[in-house]
Amino acid sequence: MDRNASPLAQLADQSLLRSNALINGEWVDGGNARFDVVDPATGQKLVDVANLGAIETRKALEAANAAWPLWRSKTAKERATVMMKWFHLLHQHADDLARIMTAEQGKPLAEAKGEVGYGASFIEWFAEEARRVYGETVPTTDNNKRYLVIKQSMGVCAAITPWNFPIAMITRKVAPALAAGCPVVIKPAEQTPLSALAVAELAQRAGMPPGVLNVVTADGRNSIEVGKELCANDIVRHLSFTGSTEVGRILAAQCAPTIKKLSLELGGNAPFIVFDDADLDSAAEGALASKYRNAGQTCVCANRLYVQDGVYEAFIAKLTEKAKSIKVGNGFEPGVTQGPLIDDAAIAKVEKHVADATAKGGKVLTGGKKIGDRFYEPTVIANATSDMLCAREETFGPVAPVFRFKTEAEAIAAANNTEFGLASYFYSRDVGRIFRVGEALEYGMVGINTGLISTAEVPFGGVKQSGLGREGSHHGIDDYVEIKYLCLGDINK
Ligand SMILES: NC(=O)c1ccc[n+]([C@@H]2O[C@H](COP(=O)([O-])OP(=O)(O)OC[C@H]3O[C@@H](n4cnc5c(N)ncnc54)[C@H](O)[C@@H]3O)[C@@H](O)[C@H]2O)c1
Ligand SMILES: O=C[C@H](O)CS(=O)(=O)O
Repeated sequence: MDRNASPLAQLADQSLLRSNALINGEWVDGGNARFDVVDPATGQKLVDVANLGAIETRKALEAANAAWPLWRSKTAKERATVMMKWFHLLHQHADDLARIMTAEQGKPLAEAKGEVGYGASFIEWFAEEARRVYGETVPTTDNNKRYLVIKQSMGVCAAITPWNFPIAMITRKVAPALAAGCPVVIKPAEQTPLSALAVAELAQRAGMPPGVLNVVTADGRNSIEVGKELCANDIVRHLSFTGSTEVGRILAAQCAPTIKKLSLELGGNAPFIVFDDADLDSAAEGALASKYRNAGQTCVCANRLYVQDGVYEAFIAKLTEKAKSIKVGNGFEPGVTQGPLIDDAAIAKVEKHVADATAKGGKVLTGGKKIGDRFYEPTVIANATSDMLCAREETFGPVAPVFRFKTEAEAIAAANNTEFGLASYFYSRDVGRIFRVGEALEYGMVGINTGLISTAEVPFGGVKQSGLGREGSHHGIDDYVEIKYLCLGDINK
């Protein structure tokens, strides 16, 4: 392939383009086993990457376990110092990291650069949190004893991550683990390993000791084998997964025999409710941001829009106008605000949802067709009903089905009628309604008069079948430490 045709030929620092796995501080090529990484906008091969399996995964786990004593013995400030060097390196190389991300994931360059900053923010946040992992003294009930509670590094952590946020979904797991003194083995998505390897290269430059941060790259088939090793190996004390609920179930079951701590960030089906007392311009802006970010390929995207009868026509007109303003194209083209979907299967799922909706009475107001092989028009569908696939399944594409409702109770019931419970949104200017609806929605996160809720400072996560645990916030480090109780006797001897 003519590399000069590759978007990666323009990297300022070509040494960020790593294609081998990282184990114990060494770049491992995995022998002849390689898999291709392609540009989703063009289908062109970018580079081939080491395709590792269970044997190399075991080596990575053993290296991480061997590195654990030294890493956990460092003071929190010493770990934070390495992490902050890493944080600054991500920012120094943000343009290259964004270029790598757009090349392998497709999101527009500006959006990719935004993700670099978002991903780096978790490193900064948990470098700070490392120094606030406090213990306790407990008032004794026996004057000859003293009760102490300390928190210690949990051990080797494994992280399996998705393609839609190739940097942020890694740092949101790896940063709290490293801050707590836990070495990590990362298995990035087969679609986007280059971003993971680039941030790993920068971690090396920041002084991360060998074995503390490892990246095992594998294609879809080998990922299953790598995952089985990560789940079955007793060295792993915490498995953190972000991806589909279906795979989350598989991994949780595979981890059961070795009783690991589990963090699961899974699928969503976010309702976006517009009440008749909403600021409709703000609601339409929020719907645009929530629905079409990353071409609708985010776990917190509005998946179902519920609009109260009295404002239905006015809102859907505003949303349709905004959806028409989206510029679809290659993420490297100036002004493009929506890139390709990740692969053919993603396109097929979106087409299936749109066809199903229109067959059941939905009316396409804008969009509704794919563009070329892997782009899809920003779409708004009116007259959506609960029997449609898009009401029950995560579309994971740029399609906004808009449902009608009459009463607050009806909207809450419809919004909660799903096995998912990750993000939800509603617009209202009535303070009583804000408390009633905010408390009634069965979700881990509720955006009120906003469509963008994610930041490192808050607990990100879901309820029901959207997952277990929280990432980010001061809660995010809790799952990477073990609480230990020390009972000190013979005080008066
Ligand atoms: N809750 C969140 O924070 C969050 C964030 C991003 C994506 N997601 C969800 O992820 C899904 C889309 O991402 P995806 O397509 O990459 O998900 P996916 O579940 O197909 O894959 C996620 C990761 O798991 C790996 N994997 C797949 N099957 C595996 C197996 N049997 N054993 C071990 N590893 C396996 C993949 O290689 C990839 O690295 C959507 O459902 C989305 O909602 C959730
Ligand atoms: O897709 C999942 C991500 O967690 C979305 S966000 O960038 O954290 O909002």
